Amino acid sequence: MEKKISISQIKEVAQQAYNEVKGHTGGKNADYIPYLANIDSHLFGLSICLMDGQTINIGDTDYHFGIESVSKVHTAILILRQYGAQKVLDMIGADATGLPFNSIIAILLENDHPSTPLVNAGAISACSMVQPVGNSDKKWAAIVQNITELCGSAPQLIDELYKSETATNFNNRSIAWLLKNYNRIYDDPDMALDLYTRQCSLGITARQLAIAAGTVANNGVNPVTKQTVFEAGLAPKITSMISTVGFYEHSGDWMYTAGIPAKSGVGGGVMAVLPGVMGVSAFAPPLDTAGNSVKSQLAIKFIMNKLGLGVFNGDNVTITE
Ligand SMILES: NC(=O)CC[C@H](N)C(=O)O
Repeated sequence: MEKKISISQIKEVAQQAYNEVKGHTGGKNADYIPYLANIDSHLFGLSICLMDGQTINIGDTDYHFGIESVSKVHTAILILRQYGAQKVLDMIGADATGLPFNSIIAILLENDHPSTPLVNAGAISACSMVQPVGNSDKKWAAIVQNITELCGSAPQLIDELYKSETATNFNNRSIAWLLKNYNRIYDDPDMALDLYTRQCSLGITARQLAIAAGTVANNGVNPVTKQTVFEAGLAPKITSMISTVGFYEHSGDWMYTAGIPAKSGVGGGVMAVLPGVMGVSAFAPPLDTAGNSVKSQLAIKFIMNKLGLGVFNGDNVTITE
C-alpha cells in the first residue's frame, strides 16, 4: 500500500517519544566494563536521518558514548565491501545464535562457523578478516575509515574505555583462541581481539549513528555526504543480519513488537534501519538483561508504532514536506 508521512509528523512523534521515555527508570548501566558503569545514566538522545539528508536530533545527540557492539555492524560492512557477500557467509555465517552476545556455548554448538559477525565471536573473526591481513595499523585505519564514511564524520577513540575493556576482556580472549582452534580466525588471534576491543571503545554520537543507519537504509549512499560507501546489493545482506541477531536473544521479540532491524551496544547506543525510509539512533546507558538500552528500545518502538511503520508492513512509504 502507498503510505505518506510528513516530516513534521516525524518530528512531532520523535519529540513525543523523547518526552514519553525520558523519565523511565528501568535498566542498569553495563558494569562488567568499569568505564561504562560510571557513565551518567540520565543521558538520552534520539536522532533520525531521512533519505534526503535531513536529520532530526533531540536530547543528548552530541554526547560521545562507547559504540561497543554497534561497531559490529560497521566492520561487517567493511568485510562485505572487501570480500563480498558469499565469502562472508562462507567464512563467518549469517545465523542467529539465540544466545547472549558473548556466548562460548554458541561457538561449541556451531564449531563449523562462528554464526554471524554481529556477536562477539563473529565480530572477532571479522576483525581478523579485515584487509590488509597481518598489518594491525593498516587494518585499524581501514576500520576507522569505514566508520567515518558510514557516519559522514570520524569517531574518536575513548582511551580510558579501551584500557578498561582491555584489562577486563577475559571472556573475549577465550573466544578468540577457541575460534583459532576451529580455524575461524584469519589473522593473529591477539591482534584480532585487540582490534575488536579498540573498535568497541570508539566514541560515537547518536547523530553519527543515525547517519550510518541512514546510509544502510539508503542502499549504501550516505544521505548527508552523498558518498557511495558500499554497493547497493550489500544493503539487504547487512540489514538481514541486523534483524536476525541485532538484539541477541531478544531479537525476535524486538522485530515482532517494533518491526525495525536494529543493533545495540552495551554503551547504550542503538542504530536502526528502515530500508528506503530512514535511519534511527537512540542512546541511553541503562540496559535490559540482554544488554540492550531500555530507553532506546522504548523510544524507537514508540516512533514505529505511532507512525504505523514496519519493515514487514509491505508499505511503499513516501516522506512529504
Ligand atoms: N554487546 C556489546 O556491546 C558487547 C561489547 C563489548 N565490548 C564486549 O565485547 O563484551
